[in-house]
Amino acid sequence: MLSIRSLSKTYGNGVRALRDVSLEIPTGMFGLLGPNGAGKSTLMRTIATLQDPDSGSVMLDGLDVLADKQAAREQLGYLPQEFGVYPKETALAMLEHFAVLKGLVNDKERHAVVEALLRQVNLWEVRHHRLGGFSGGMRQRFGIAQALIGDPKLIIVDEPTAGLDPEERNRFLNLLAEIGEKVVVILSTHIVEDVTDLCPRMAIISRGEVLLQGEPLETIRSLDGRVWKRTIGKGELAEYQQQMTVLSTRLVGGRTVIHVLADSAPGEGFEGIAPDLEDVYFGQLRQQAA
Ligand SMILES: Nc1ncnc2c1ncn2[C@@H]1O[C@H](COP(=O)(O)OP(=O)(O)OP(=O)(O)O)[C@@H](O)[C@H]1O
Repeated sequence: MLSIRSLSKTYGNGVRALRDVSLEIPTGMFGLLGPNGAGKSTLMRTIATLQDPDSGSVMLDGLDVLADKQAAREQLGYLPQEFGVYPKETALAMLEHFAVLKGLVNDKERHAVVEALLRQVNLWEVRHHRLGGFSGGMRQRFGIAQALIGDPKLIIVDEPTAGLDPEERNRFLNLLAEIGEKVVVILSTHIVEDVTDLCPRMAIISRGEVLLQGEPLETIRSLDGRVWKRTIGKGELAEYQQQMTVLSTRLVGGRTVIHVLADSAPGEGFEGIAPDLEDVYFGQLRQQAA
């Protein structure tokens, strides 16, 4: 269990990236959902002991992460948003290198771990290929392999699916789901479907604040009977936005479809629909902006 208490961080330029952030994160996949600039990476880097907050604490199963960074690092796997690799190295050589850095100095033991990991992420067949030739999805799976070295209790994955095609994304999420059965995995993302598909628990964060945390299905249920849909004409959006709580607008076949939050039908032509996590997400962001 990871317990985050009252983390705050203001950067030198005055940006308040974290405001009194508290989260309880049990074993399993935990989705941290928020728009660009919400503070997700700041939070991930803080938990990963790469930067200090101004105040607050992070406890991992009784270990004070911020006070005992070295011990925390031994239990931690991190896939950062920008994961650089040496393009001319092969997957095998690079992972061996990471494993040495993680302290696996016994050759035989290390070779066995590296092989098992490359098999787990389905890159064993291409282990002699250079990383520079890997697709985005392959690179992310390689990133997960290096994060898994040393059997970490906590794995932090920062926006891993951006830029992956649907098949690669699926493959990657399946891999994370398998890992999430045994350890704490924090998945930071601005893609709502990543959380819907994968995470039994989640939090929504925006402008450095936690707006909501809980089970996605439960939060969706709280909107039952309150989300309405309508296709509107070009140029009508501003009017609807003035009169109603418009949660989201989507283009469907070139036409604008809006979702509106209201306790009863907000007007003619509206159809009640089953809410989804995107409605919860946009609803929370709207509420914060209001
Ligand atoms: N080193 C820094 N110095 C100053 N401001 C920063 C720094 N790092 C991040 N910020 C600012 O802090 C806020 C939170 O950024 P952060 O990268 O944590 O958000 P994010 O949710 O990860 O967003 P993104 O998805 O765009 O990476 C943003 O306004 C960002 O511009």
